[in-house]
Amino acid sequence: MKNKLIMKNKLDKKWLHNYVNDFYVKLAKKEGYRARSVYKLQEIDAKERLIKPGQIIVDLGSSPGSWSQYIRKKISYNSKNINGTIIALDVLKMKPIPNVNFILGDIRNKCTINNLKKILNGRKLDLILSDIAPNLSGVSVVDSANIEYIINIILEFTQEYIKPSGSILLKCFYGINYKEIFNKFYCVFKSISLKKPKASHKNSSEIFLLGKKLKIKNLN
Ligand SMILES: C[S@@+](CC[C@H](N)C(=O)[O-])C[C@H]1O[C@@H](n2cnc3c(N)ncnc32)[C@H](O)[C@@H]1O
Repeated sequence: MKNKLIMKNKLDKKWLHNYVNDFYVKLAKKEGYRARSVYKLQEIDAKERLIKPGQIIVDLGSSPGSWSQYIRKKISYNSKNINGTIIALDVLKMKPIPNVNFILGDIRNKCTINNLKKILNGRKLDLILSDIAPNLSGVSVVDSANIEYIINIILEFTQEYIKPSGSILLKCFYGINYKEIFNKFYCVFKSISLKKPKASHKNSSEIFLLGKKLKIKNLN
């Protein structure tokens, strides 16, 4: 027991040391972003030109808020106003960001999706971003099932609420049944690709799936 505690303390210290010295953590602090993950979105966006003024964008798994900060910056036309709509959603609270509509809720709950639909008020989305990373239980079968369940909810929502010209960038993980998810993407989108931005740790199983333009018509 004592040995385990010493080992855990050592690992915690190593993690803290790596975190504090991480290039992207330092850069995020310098540039006023709430998380280093902003640089994953920035890299993909720079290449794919996903975020444009005038768009209606949803940021799923938004807290602490760096992706929403970045989107806001990209579609703002002065310090106070933006040209477009940003809806952020997370099961954890998020410190407010001007012009960003925030929904506090679990994506797995129907009422959360209903709140999202209320804000959309009949409009369709240009861009769906999901950086959702569920808390892991450590039991891989349970964790994979949960991740797949969330991804399926997002895909269902996407098919109903995205414009035919819209795109989705979705965080996925190796190890889950990701071939099946890839196949679903293939059925829904005209163009699909995998992205592993530099800011994503090499030893992390995360990978981003990008889908562009609907192959099939919206469900409604
Ligand atoms: C990696 S963080 C997102 C970081 C964010 N993109 C940023 O730049 O600040 C993943 C987020 O997913 C959220 N999340 C996990 N499961 C969720 C669920 N079922 N519904 C909504 N959000 C969820 C977590 O609360 C966490 O804030």
